[in-house]
Amino acid sequence: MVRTVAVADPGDLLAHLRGPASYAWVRHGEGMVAWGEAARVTVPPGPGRFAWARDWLAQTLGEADIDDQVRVPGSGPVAFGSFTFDPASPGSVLAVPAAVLARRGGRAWLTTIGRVPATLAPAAPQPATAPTGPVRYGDGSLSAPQWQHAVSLAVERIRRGDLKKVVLARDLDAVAERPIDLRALLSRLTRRYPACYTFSCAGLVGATPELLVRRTGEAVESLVLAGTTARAATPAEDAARGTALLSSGKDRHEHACAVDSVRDALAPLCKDLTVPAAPELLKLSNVQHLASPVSGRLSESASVLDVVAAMHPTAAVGGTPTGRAVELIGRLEGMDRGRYSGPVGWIDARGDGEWGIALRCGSIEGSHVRLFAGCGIMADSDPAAELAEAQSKLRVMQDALEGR
Ligand SMILES: C=C(O[C@@H]1C=C(C(=O)O)C=C[C@H]1O)C(=O)O
Repeated sequence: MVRTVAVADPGDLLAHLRGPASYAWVRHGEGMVAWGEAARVTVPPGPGRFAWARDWLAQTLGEADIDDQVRVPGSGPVAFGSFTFDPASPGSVLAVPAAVLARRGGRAWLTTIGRVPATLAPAAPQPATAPTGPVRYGDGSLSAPQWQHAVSLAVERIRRGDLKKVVLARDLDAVAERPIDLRALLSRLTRRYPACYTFSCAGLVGATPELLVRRTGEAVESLVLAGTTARAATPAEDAARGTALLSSGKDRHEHACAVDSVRDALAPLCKDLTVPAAPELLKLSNVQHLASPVSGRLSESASVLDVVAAMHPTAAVGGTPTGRAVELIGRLEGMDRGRYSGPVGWIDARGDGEWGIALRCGSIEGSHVRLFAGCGIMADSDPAAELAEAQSKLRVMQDALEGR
């Protein structure tokens, strides 16, 4: 039995998380947190994995007896999911939590499955600053100089005309002195990055600024990001950096590749699609990005997972053209990205949902975390500047792990 009831404003959503299986999708204090597992499945690798996931969900939820008193996107049963970047890699997960607490637009609701009581027990108190121990870091598959060398090889390939853009990522191993306190980590991410989607799904945790797709009925929205510069210490310098980013030929071209990939993926599914003529600036506390909000209306009914299947991987995380870029990523990065840069989000029984691209994130196992960050490489990329950019993206998780 699945039951959704309206509840009074729960305050801080994250403060309600409990238990080892904790799921979250929170932005500007809205979204959902969830705990427990009524069902969970490892999605088999392969090109049809999104369709497989959609069908598994239809079957799993199709058998449920649903009493939904709220009836909005995200009410009723919900599944959280996280997919690997590479369709051939194992580790994609879909889970239906036993309890989901959500808030959007002044309404809050609680969904429970099975024997979990359909009332909200008082949240367990959370220490204001959960203590963290020191964190030790080690290189992942490539050291910083090796990664810079990989960037220069990619630049050569692009200059030869083999491809236009490739996104190269690196990983970093972090070991904390104590097991990671997930709730405290998520709280720090939401505090520092309120405009990002702070997510937690089966051990993958982060705060991504990039919305792959939100589907609400026939409406779809996406926020395309590509092109990055650092924040500066003074407002004047910061504004100057932003202006320089907006007028940088290299970054505008890099951004256009990402926008084109989203347009090409969405156009066949949509009866109308609005793509801004020029990007705007998105300022986060670590970096500023070029951003293009894209919106459209689906021409035929398609679940959010069908739209995700058509979009992934966009050129924000793969490159242009996609096939050549993905092949070069496999050759130069020397690692399996796992679920980093794959789709992460939630879907309800109507097929509505929100999926981000899993950036600024880490994969947690006990006190070990594997962190990732990448950058779009173009013909005129400077390897040292790309390394600095990757490092400022890694800082998101490093700061949260270290208690900042
Ligand atoms: C690949 C990442 O970010 C992507 C790459 C960007 C860039 O190169 O400018 C900007 C935003 C993201 O689309 C990452 O954060 O790991």
